[in-house]
Amino acid sequence: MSESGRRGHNSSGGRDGGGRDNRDNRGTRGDRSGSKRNAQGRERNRGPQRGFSTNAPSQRTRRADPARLVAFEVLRAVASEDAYANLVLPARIREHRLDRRDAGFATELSYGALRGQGTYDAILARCVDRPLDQLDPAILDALRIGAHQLLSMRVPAHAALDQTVGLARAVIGAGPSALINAVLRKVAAHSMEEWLDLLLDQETDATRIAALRHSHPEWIVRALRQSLVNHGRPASDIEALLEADNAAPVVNLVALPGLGDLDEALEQGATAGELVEGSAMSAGGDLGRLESVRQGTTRVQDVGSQLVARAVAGADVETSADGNERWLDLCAGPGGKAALLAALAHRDGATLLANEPAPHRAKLVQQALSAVPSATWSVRTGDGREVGSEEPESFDRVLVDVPCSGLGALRRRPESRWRRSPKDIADLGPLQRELLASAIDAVKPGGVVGYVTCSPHPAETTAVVSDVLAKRTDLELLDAGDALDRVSLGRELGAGHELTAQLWPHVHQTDAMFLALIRKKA
Ligand SMILES: C[S@@+](CC[C@H](N)C(=O)[O-])C[C@H]1O[C@@H](n2cnc3c(N)ncnc32)[C@H](O)[C@@H]1O
Repeated sequence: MSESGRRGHNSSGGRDGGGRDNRDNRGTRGDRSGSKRNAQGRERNRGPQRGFSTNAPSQRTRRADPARLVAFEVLRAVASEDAYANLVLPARIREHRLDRRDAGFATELSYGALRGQGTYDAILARCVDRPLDQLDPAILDALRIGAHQLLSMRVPAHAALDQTVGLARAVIGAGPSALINAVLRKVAAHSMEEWLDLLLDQETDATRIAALRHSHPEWIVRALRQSLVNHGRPASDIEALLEADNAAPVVNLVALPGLGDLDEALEQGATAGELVEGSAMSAGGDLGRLESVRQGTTRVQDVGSQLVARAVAGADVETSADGNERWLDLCAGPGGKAALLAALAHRDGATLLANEPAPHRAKLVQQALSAVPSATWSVRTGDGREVGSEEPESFDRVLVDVPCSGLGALRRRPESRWRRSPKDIADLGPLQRELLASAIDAVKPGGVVGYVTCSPHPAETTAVVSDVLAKRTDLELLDAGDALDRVSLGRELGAGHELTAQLWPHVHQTDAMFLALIRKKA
């Protein structure tokens, strides 16, 4: 695991709390003599030197610390209800009325335990006398929470142990808590680096090493390495990319052009974004308190999404001048890019049709667009594959941000790497091709289609584009890397490769968004 597992988050995913359990002024590793630092100057866990509580078990904590309880509930909901951590966590934080510091701690603990699950399970398997799948799943989740505190957070070992055992005693039972106590003591006997050395002792396979070290499934390590090479980056970037997947993503804001501003956010400590106009990096905290966020004129949005939406809005079209431009967002839910596109359309005198088949997501699109004057946009609830035949050659610009594996946004969805499988990618291929074909049918001659995924996987990106292009003679690729540079704040992003473009978390600090710009010849 990288140091990133130690970074804090706040309830909105921002950095806060620092992953340090100093909520009771408890010491940190830095306070202990002889602490050792890794190559980056960060302290490494010194497992064997730790002191544990000298209290008798009967005197130890019997109550569940609310922040740890929230993390435990999040892991339980993810495992047993197929829940998404980023949706469950804010609700649990509100329910348990955690203050900002505890919310940061609960976020770091739940996200870190979920991301690190692959590595922690390999360690736990060495400390438990039976296969992990024979453990009660609640016990396994408590062990993962304990392991994350002991191995990747700056929580004193005695606090990690006592509090996790107290949580287990309160919510699972006295018997399991004794097992958890015994297992976590074994975990605490080594630091993370020592555990990795033990686990990887005889291992020579580079993929297995990277998978264990950075807690990713092996197939994803292989897929991401192949993606890097496919998009013109060296395979050796893989370590940095996997590390970036384990880091808490910065929360970015966008001020809808002409409608919102960032003044309030900047006053509250946000910093102006360096990659794209009208963006800022949040300072954390409850963004819902900002008036502009409440009004929807300032929104939380990854910078990669902002860049690709702006690139589509700014691409050179050669459609015949027959009045105001019509824009289409074919896969709009939940409406992030649609809101930015609608604001840009409003500024440019264009209109936007936002399409989304899932009714509850179409409602979210409606809400996202409500900050933009309603004459600019409309929402269609239906299958995007039908729009091309229903409204052929009708739009000047089309964004088709297809359903994808999300391999480019693993840092935002801590559990998703364990849920995805190669089959998902194969299954999505036909839909992605049909949606792109429909987008191309819907665009006017001279108009531009922006094909976007939040996955860098070749099967979802370049293979889809080249298959669809191979079937027609009236299409040409525009230089998407150049288009991104033109909407970035004077910086060469270096995202382009053979006319398509790929952003990366470890290079651009964005989600790994892919963009191809396809023009239908006039
Ligand atoms: C990657 S998300 C789009 C994200 C969105 N552009 C944003 O920025 O918020 C893909 C969307 O495509 C929708 N979708 C799934 N099947 C579709 C179809 N047949 N036609 C159109 N959209 C579809 C999904 O419901 C999902 O909302």
